[in-house]
Amino acid sequence: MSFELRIRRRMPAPRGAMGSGFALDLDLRTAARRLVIHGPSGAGKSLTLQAVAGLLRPDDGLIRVAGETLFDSAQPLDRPSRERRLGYLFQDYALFPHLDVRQNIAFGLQQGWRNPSRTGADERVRHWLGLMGLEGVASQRPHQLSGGQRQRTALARALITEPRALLLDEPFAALDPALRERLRQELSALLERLQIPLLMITHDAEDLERFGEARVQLQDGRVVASTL
Ligand SMILES: Nc1ncnc2c1ncn2[C@@H]1O[C@H](COP(=O)(O)OP(=O)(O)OP(=O)(O)O)[C@@H](O)[C@H]1O
Repeated sequence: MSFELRIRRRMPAPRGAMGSGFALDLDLRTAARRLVIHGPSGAGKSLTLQAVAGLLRPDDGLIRVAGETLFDSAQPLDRPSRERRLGYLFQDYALFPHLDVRQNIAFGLQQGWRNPSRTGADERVRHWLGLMGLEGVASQRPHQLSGGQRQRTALARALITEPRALLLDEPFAALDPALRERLRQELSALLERLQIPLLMITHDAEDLERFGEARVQLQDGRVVASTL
């Protein structure tokens, strides 16, 4: 199985707001290597991704990725986020503005919060700079990069740790259509090469078409349609 997700989590309504809050309640498993979760705004897609990444603790359930149990309320087991070995790409890429491209990528390899050294060109960083076509901009900071270069830097930072799976949150939303198409192709080729499972959440019908080997539609925290 690539993904086995049974997640129940209640989010309280903000203080002063009407209603009883939001309830995420999903149950799915798939052997497909590429799973896309889609649905309207507020459906619970980000909460699901956060739970898989270990950033949101389910009230109960089971989270298994690539055969490895990451959370199981029955045992109980809750592997800390940093031990889950997942490559997590946020929608805005969350690059460090004060670090250049090489340092941002190297950060994936760092244990603590020390600044990765500017020299000492690590073999793996060089490998990923090359793979992503970023050698020419290795010394530039995020604000000096194009959208595509920023996205490739963030992908390299996520992948350099050799994660067991890749989690992507609306990965192409910030890009113009031509670049979006090119990066879709690059990501597809990369996944083919790395052979790791992908969990993507998106609003984009084209993402769903291209990456949705398995598809789950969420609404109000529940699965309303799926092809698994
Ligand atoms: N920290 C929180 N506390 C309380 N409620 C929350 C919290 N985070 C999210 N929610 C609620 O949970 C619901 C689902 O949010 P979520 O971010 O998962 O939606 P989404 O499907 O990712 O939407 P979008 O596509 O707009 O990003 C929303 O109603 C939101 O208000």
